[in-house]
Amino acid sequence: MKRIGLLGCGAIGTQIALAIDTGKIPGVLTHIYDNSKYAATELASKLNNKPLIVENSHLLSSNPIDIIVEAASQDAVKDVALSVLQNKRDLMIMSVGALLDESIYDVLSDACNHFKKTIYLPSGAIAGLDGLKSVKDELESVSITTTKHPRSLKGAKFFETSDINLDAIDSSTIIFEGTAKEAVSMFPANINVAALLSLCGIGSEKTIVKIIADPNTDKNTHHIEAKGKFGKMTFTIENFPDPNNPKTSRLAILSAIETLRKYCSDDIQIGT
Ligand SMILES: NC(=O)C1=CN([C@@H]2O[C@H](COP(=O)(O)OP(=O)(O)OC[C@H]3O[C@@H](n4cnc5c(N)ncnc54)[C@H](OP(=O)(O)O)[C@@H]3O)[C@@H](O)[C@H]2O)C=CC1
Ligand SMILES: O=C([O-])CC(=O)C(=O)O
Repeated sequence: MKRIGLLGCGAIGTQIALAIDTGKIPGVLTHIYDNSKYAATELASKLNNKPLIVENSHLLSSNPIDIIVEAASQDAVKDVALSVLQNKRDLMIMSVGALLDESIYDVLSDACNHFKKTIYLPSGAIAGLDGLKSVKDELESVSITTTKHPRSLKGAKFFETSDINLDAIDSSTIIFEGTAKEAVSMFPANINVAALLSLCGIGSEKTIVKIIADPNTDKNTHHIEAKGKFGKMTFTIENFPDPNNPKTSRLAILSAIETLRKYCSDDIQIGT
């Protein structure tokens, strides 16, 4: 059985750990870490098979583990990703925005090659990446419009320098339009999906992002349009937010669980 280490014990990390504990993912959760000792302890208390809570994130990969699952933050990826690969562990990343920094992407890609290890990026809160990958060389434009309730956008770095008051928004309002690169840096916990699209498609300087705050929605909706010589693809994903973290969609959690289940299983693999 694959041995799994978990970095981040919030909305996504908790559901992944429960999926391992109940046998949905055929692996063993051996070690966990979170900035918040309380979050790690709370999570461990919910599990029948108790993982060890380590004292810092680097101790996850120094233990005999097959894969580290990151479900924490872009900073966590920047801090530990290289050492995970150097310790010859695979890595699954949810905070994909961290990879839009080309120097980080290149270093990690080289390290995967050098240490013969793999980084897995689940499709997260969107669908359609299989098709996008296939038409990559024929793509001319890719855009994503994300609509969330204002409470799901709270705390983003964008609002430190913007006059927009989320509490005053009473109808659907465009709050950001720009490149995926800008979006991911301004909304690091909201638009990792734009990083996924960029990495699969035409890059973060050409992928266009619009973010809408809508006080009348109860969903996190992502509308994607991709055009090129192959034709046109559109995907609309209307996600229910996780009750513990409204920024994060239920689909992101299920996608992480499915990616890890596949990693831990010897099975028929479906899809691109
Ligand atoms: N790829 C995708 O489609 C999606 C990606 N995401 C991303 O996945 C990540 C996890 O999401 P989610 O579980 O909802 O987030 P949560 O905020 O619910 O949980 C994250 C946990 O990780 C902890 N944490 C943050 N930084 C670090 C660090 N450097 N080292 C250790 N622990 C850390 C947080 O603690 P504290 O709060 O104390 O910092 C918190 O307990 C986020 O970055 C999110 O943006 C989310 C949805 C979709
Ligand atoms: O879960 C979502 O809908 C999207 C999200 O937070 C992200 O991409 O970071």
